[in-house]
Amino acid sequence: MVVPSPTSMMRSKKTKAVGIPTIDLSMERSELSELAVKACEEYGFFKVVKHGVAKEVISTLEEEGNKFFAKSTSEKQHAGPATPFGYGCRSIGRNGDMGELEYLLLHSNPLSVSERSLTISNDPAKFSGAVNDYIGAARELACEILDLIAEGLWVPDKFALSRLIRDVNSDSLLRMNHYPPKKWDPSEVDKNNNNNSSVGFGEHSDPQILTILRSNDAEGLQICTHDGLWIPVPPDPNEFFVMVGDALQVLTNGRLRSVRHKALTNTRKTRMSMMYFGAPALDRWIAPLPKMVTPHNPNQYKPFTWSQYKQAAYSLRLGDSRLDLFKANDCDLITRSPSPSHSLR
Ligand SMILES: C=C1C[C@]23C[C@@]1(O)CC[C@H]2[C@@]12CC[C@H](O)[C@@](C)(C(=O)O1)[C@H]2[C@@H]3C(=O)O
Ligand SMILES: O=C(O)CCC(=O)C(=O)O
Ligand SMILES: [Fe+2]
Repeated sequence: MVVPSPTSMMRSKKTKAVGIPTIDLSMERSELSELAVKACEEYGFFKVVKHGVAKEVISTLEEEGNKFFAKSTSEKQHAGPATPFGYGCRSIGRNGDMGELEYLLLHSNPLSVSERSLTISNDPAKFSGAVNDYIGAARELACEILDLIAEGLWVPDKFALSRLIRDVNSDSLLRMNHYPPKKWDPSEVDKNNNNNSSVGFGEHSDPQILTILRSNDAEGLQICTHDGLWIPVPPDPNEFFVMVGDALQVLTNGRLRSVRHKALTNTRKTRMSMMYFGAPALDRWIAPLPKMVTPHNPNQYKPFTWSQYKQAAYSLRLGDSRLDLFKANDCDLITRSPSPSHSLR
């Protein structure tokens, strides 16, 4: 399953040469569910190939994204500021985080997409069509992966996870990040002769359940292993990368851990990435699935609604460990299922 790739073999002082787990979705189901759980346990991250998403769905959104980011600054600003939705440039969130990027952040609700499209595109129907098609395909992929994970964890209700993001009131998001190439600055070349890439999007974990990421062929994404080493992820425009988010960590009572990641800028190419963040509805209670709570692994988290978790995320900085706020106290660490009002169907 772990396939080393030539690009990932380039070492620098702080990164490790390691392969990225890769899962071929055309494989046999029982094998797939085991591999998906293993990759999520070991890395909280994997690449999916043979995913079945039509190339046209990806390329159409990519074209729409390129058209938008090619506009003049003042035109793009009609779609901003991102509070949190709309066009943003450099500023990330509300608490002073900055990155070397510009972006579009959209809610996945089709009504919200069509309203936003009016300020984003000269052909709003085309733009919203491209976004809705992409969101639909990314959601299907995320649901398929969540069903595999539920199966691999022997959760009795195998749709318990995917149901959360299939909800019509799901708070899932779509983000398009655009990182212009960083100008060459010889003074920034360090003594190991590493190039002058800098942080495009700082280290963090995604708060949601599952992230489906796709980028063009520009490098930049790095993930952090459980032992604190950073691994560069070679880009692959035809495939998707899957990341475990904080909410899935809670739902699995810490068995799957959300992956910390970041994006560096690139000296040569413009990077454009598209992320679908699969999230529950705002009023949904999030707590470990009963199957994941055992005498060996008592309930690790206090129940919270997705809205409460988002509020906590937005009150903190990008890199903060917001899950710490929801850790069960020692006296809560008893083996029990969540109370009925908090339990997931
Ligand atoms: C600094 C922040 C930006 C962010 C909200 C937050 O306060 C902390 C989490 C950030 C993050 C990371 C993943 C996604 O890109 C994002 C949209 C999300 O849901 O959480 C961003 C938020 C954002 O950029 O608005
Ligand atoms: O742009 C990327 O490759 C990663 C961005 C990211 O992690 C995010 O937007 O949450
Ligand atoms: Fe992220």
